[in-house]
Amino acid sequence: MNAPLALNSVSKSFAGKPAVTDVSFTIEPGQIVGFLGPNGAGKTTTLRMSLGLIKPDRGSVSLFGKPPGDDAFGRIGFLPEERGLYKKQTAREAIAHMARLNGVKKKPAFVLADEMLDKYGLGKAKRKKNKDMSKGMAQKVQLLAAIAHDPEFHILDEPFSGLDPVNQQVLEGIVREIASRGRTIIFSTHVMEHAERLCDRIILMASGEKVFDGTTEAALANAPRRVILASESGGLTDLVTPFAANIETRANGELSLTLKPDAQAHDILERCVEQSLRLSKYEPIRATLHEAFVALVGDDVARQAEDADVKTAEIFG
Ligand SMILES: Nc1ncnc2c1ncn2[C@@H]1O[C@H](COP(=O)(O)OP(=O)(O)OP(=O)(O)O)[C@@H](O)[C@H]1O
Repeated sequence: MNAPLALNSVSKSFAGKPAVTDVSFTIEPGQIVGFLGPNGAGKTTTLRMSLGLIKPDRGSVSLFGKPPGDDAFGRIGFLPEERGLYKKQTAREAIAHMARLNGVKKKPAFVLADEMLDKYGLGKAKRKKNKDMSKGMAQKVQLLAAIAHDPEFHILDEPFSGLDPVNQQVLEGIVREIASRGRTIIFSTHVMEHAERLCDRIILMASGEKVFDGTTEAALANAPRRVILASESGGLTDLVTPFAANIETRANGELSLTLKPDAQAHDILERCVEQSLRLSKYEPIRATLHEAFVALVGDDVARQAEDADVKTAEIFG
């Protein structure tokens, strides 16, 4: 079976400014892949090149083994970053319309639209016009429109952006449900937590380049490992210093210790037992993907990325 998507060294510049540089990856059937990176990292440009909506300056794209084109008709569901539904269409018309564009006949398209709206809790909104819907509702309808024809491969650009936490959870449920039917999914996001919860694999972009491609666990292995410790007796700092790359003392007296690469949190516990030092707190901290991202790209790039995110939040707040 041909891979749903393969990118081979694709690059794209806009007005001489690189947006994507030498990116390669292959998405295998049945994978659920998080395409991560801050605003401006090159995710949307890469997804547009994947679909053939824009041509790479260099490199090649293959969709189901062929260059993007008519051969992939009906096999892909695409949720673009720009949201938009025809204002006067109702929810069921919008979904049926997209399903028809993807090859479903008129009557079954409306049956499908009604079924999907019922299934995902929007049954009452079937005849509601898009102009009268809340932003979250319109976004869910647009997603259902993109996936109604039950494509093999889903390309979702920032599906979670602009949704409140409850609707984000609903959408995570939809993504899980699609994946449970063996479909292939790549979704972009700059919010790492969605990928942590949903993905087998993550591809991390920064400044137009792919900086990581692997499992979530492998990405997390790049993050600093920390342990929070406290003891009523003295001598804790001296005892843990050999295991620590860094120790911060918190205002409440607890130590936040970053482990050396070869040290393990349980080594500390064992040493404390050996030395009869009683711990009142021992809390290994699970690293976040954000920390892994900072470790992978370095502080400077991560800070630029955060600044870009803040600007976006200010603009689109
Ligand atoms: N059509 C375009 N014309 C000019 N510059 C563009 C165009 N599309 C993207 N860019 C630039 O390319 C870079 C990568 O943008 P892209 O939209 O691919 O990033 P992204 O990771 O999807 O971020 P976001 O989440 O903000 O969309 C940015 O610097 C952006 O300004």
